[in-house]
Amino acid sequence: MATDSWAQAVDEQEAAAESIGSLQIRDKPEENGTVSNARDSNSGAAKSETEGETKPADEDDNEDKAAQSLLNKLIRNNLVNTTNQVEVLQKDPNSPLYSVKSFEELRLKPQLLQGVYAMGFNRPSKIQETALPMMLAEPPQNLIAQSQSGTGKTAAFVLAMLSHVDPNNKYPQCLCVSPTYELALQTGKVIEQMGKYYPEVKLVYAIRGNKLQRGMKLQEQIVIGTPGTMLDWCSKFKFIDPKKIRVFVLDEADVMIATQGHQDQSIRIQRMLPRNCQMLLFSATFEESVWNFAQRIVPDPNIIKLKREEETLDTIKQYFVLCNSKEEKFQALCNIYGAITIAQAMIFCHTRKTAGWLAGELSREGHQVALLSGEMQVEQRAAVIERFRDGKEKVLVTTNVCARGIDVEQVSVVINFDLPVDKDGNPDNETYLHRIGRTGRFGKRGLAINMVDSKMSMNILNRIQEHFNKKIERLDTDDLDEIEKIAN
Ligand SMILES: Nc1ncnc2c1ncn2[C@@H]1O[C@H](COP(=O)(O)OP(=O)(O)OP(=O)(O)O)[C@@H](O)[C@H]1O
Repeated sequence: MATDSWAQAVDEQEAAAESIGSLQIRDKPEENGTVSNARDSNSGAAKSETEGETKPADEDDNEDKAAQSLLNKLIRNNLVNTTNQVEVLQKDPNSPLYSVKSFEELRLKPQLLQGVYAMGFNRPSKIQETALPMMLAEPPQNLIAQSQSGTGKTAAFVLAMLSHVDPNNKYPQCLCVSPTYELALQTGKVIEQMGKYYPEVKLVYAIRGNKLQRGMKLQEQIVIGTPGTMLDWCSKFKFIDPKKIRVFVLDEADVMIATQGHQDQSIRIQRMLPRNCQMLLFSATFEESVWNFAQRIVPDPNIIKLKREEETLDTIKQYFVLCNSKEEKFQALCNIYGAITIAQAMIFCHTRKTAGWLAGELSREGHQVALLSGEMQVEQRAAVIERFRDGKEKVLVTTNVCARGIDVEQVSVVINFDLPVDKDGNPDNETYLHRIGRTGRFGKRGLAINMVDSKMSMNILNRIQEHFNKKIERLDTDDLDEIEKIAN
């Protein structure tokens, strides 16, 4: 890219992103034969069913949550490593607690075991070890499970749904509710993959845009969709007989409750289901509001929690550079690049404008730059991250908002071109830890450099130091010898 113009590079990136984006989403529903016009909007951003109504003030945040979740799903291709133990709270503490170390122990239908292995799963993940035996037990048990994104929850409940349906019965037996259309499609894909050798089981998407003829009865055994449409299909249109449902799954409860109306709709669906229907609820986080909702959806639950791996600053060398303007910050960055070899770096800016400007400047200097920008659709962002992960670009410039919550694997250097602050201009310590944490993973030493360009940002930096009780050393970027030392 050194010789190409920046504009051309961006065009290329976006073109690649678009083609990948369309691969991810389009066409898939039609394969099931039941969905038409599923994509009723040209935006790939995660949308909620309350769309079109007056947007509440925090709507952006809610869309953000769903978009983040989708982005993480799109860029993830394997399990998140975790060594934390699961915490289990059983409904009946006297009943023995089973956990399995292999999929064979679960006595799955051979077609499903074949599907599991075809997906490349060799053994159950940490949460699956305990959750699967509980979900597959007879009589079925209710479960509330919480673990961070990427730990194998979706795969677990998909396996449970596929195990519980009877393909000879041509009516819906499992309902799975997701917060957005795009998230529902992602889960649908997992059902298709895992059920590849079990084609008698059919799936249908209860999403806006999938218009069915009045009076018809669904024949598919699994229905996956968003709460509003699912509720309409159960009550108003009666496409589904809720009394015949044996498994009810509520996925991404934390994202779900962030969207107005979803909570009520989900509860209304739940009330129509038979008493002996198995209720399963999954969430990446477990704040009070999620917990209250979970208890209303899942009576007499077993509870499984997997704590998040603690991020620490112990293995990360932190520095700050004192500058007077963004141009000086850019020069300092060039000096750092001139003095040490940086395999891959992530650079965080406060605004889209700064991010765009910086990406342009870096590109002019001959760097291979990827830019994550707020106006990009989720699929495009996923494609940019994937290119960066594949090493096609060595520098990823991004804004706060874009990078919030995403899990990009290890990078060697993190640069805060602007320090993270919250809405009120206070230091955002959590974001700082999360950003920096990307560099010091798995015992390797990481490097983090903070750019300070005003009294205010110096104050933010001092408060971050105090918060973590960790000294951030000053780095003189005019002194090449000094910069070289930080790399050792
Ligand atoms: N037992 C397993 N062995 C290997 N890979 C697995 C296993 N279970 C799941 N995976 C893979 O790990 C990734 C994360 O799994 P999954 O999507 O089920 O996690 P999740 O907790 O539901 O996360 P999210 O909510 O972000 O989707 C997926 O790529 C999935 O295919």
